[in-house]
Amino acid sequence: MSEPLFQRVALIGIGLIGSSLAHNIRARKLAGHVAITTRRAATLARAEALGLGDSYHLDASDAVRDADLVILCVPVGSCGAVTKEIAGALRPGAIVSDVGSVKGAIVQQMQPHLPSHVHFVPAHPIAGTEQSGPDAGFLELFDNRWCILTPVEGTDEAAVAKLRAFWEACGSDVEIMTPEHHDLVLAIVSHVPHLIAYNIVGTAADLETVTQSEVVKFSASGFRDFTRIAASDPTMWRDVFLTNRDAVLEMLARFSEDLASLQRAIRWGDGETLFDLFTRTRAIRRGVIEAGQDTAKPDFGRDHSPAPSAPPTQTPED
Ligand SMILES: NC(=O)C1=CN([C@@H]2O[C@H](COP(=O)(O)OP(=O)(O)OC[C@H]3O[C@@H](n4cnc5c(N)ncnc54)[C@H](O)[C@@H]3O)[C@@H](O)[C@H]2O)C=CC1
Ligand SMILES: O=C(O)C(=O)Cc1ccc(O)cc1
Repeated sequence: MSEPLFQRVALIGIGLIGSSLAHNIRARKLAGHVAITTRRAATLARAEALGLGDSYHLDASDAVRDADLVILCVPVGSCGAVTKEIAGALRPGAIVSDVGSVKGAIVQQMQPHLPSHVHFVPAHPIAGTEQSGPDAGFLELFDNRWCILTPVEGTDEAAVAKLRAFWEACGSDVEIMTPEHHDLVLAIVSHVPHLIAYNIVGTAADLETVTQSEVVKFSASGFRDFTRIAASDPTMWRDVFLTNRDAVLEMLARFSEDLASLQRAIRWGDGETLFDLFTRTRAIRRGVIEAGQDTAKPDFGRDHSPAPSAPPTQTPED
């Protein structure tokens, strides 16, 4: 039998992403030992009841001691404090990584606390759901999803290659980019869409002339999808918007301009402008499906969109 990739992996935070990683590490035998630590005793007890690890620690330093891979799976805004707490216990040569949805802030918050004898390789799996907590994780979460690594210049290449091998073993395709570029891309494909969902569901909830039960009763699939996204974890998403402020504001400014021009087209009965945009956007949807990046997989049991093999000449909404 071949050796596992790592001897001891420490997972800090055991919510959706941490527990999905635990399932992967165990099922695919990626480590000899999985040490789990989280802030709250009740969450740790739940992780233990689910059998997610080999050892369970309320003190994060105990979990990371002797670990050759440490992954922070906590909200972005907590990563700096957690790194400061564990820094003194990190073993020389350890790879320290994270899964945060924002990367520039992660580098800024974590790097100053890290000793020079560890390898810091930030990571972001572009895979998730609106659920949180240790019960939410599942083995297939990262299958055929992207995982973006954002090592800073000068990072040990062997460490990057080893973390790449880890994510590939979890089923992901890996791409490397700078933290700054990551944050711009994610602002438009993930962060602004979540903000729009939070906003539209909030707007519907505040309407005086339409009751909340009517919103629930008559929500067509478009609104239903927004309600799923707007059910995502408030702490996690607060931190995303506070830490990716500049990129989100830049993309929101462009979004608002484009929205204003649609508003104008509707006001002036300019059907051509509407039709042209809707034709261009339909082509993008086909590209997403052909690339196999339709995250709304029926096997997640939350959505009934057709699988990526849908016929390319018809959008699923046709
Ligand atoms: N939810 C999603 O769809 C995705 C989330 N991410 C990123 O993954 C990270 C974790 O997100 P989820 O697993 O969804 O969150 P979650 O809310 O399911 O789990 C977070 C875990 O961290 C623990 N925690 C929070 N603050 C802590 C602290 N200061 N010290 C120790 N433990 C602490 C919580 O008790 C919980 O166990 C976030 O940075 C998020 O941006 C990345 C990709 C997808
Ligand atoms: O549930 C969804 O639709 C998501 O968009 C999941 C998600 C949330 C945050 C990320 O940083 C990456 C993926």
